[in-house]
Amino acid sequence: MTRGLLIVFSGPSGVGKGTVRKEIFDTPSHSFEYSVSATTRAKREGEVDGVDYHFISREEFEKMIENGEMLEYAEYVGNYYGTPLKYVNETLDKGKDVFLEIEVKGALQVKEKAPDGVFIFLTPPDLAELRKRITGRGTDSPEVIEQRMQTAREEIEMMSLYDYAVVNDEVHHAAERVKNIIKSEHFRVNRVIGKYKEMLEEFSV
Ligand SMILES: Nc1ncnc2c1ncn2[C@@H]1O[C@H](COP(=O)(O)OP(=O)(O)OP(=O)(O)O)[C@@H](O)[C@H]1O
Ligand SMILES: Nc1nc2c(ncn2[C@@H]2O[C@H](COP(=O)(O)O)[C@@H](O)[C@H]2O)c(=O)[nH]1
Repeated sequence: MTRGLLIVFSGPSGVGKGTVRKEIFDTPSHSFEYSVSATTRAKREGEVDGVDYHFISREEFEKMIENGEMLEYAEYVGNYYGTPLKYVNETLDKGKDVFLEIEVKGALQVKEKAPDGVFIFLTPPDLAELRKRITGRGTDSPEVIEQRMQTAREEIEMMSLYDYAVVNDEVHHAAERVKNIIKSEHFRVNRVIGKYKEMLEEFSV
């Protein structure tokens, strides 16, 4: 069976990754499985354990790192965030596509380990709009907003390491662009060729 496609959706905090991802999953062009990250940050109002994140302690997170159970992880504004490896591997092995929504340091770790993934960077129309979105969300203190803005500047400089950049000017348009990228990635020759190899082996005499 052809392995699923690993989709890494990344970009600065507050750019709208979660909002665009929700639109993609609500209006799918085909099925993806969302990888729920682990984090040590406190749960926000309305967030559900196991759905938005696996909320775990620092000790539990560090044990997972030690045991090699994270595909990638990063410390971001004082908290750990990471992708549990087991779910990703098992799902890809079933031939299903896996969608990761992660920050830039983590995405670059994934690129080292799985360069055949699709790396998509979601950008804001400009930095003033990014600040407006982070502030408008109302989830962060002024100090944390400054830290997120500083990190965003550094992250935008890393955009060239990605395969695609998508501007999140309007949610529906950004989601359509991402879906189109994923659709066309399925037709890359090095993915399609796997199926033909299997077929040729089956019919070889
Ligand atoms: N295209 C858009 N136009 C205007 N506002 C937007 C747009 N996309 C997202 N937003 C708003 O920006 C804010 C941040 O969005 P969201 O929480 O999805 O960002 P994020 O990148 O997932 O953040 P984080 O990485 O910190 O979780 C939300 O209030 C959201 O409604
Ligand atoms: N490297 C990783 N980054 C992740 C992961 N899950 C989420 N994130 C990113 O962290 C920041 C902050 O998130 P918030 O929920 O506190 O606003 C944001 O950029 C997320 O995309 C992960 O597993 N690994």
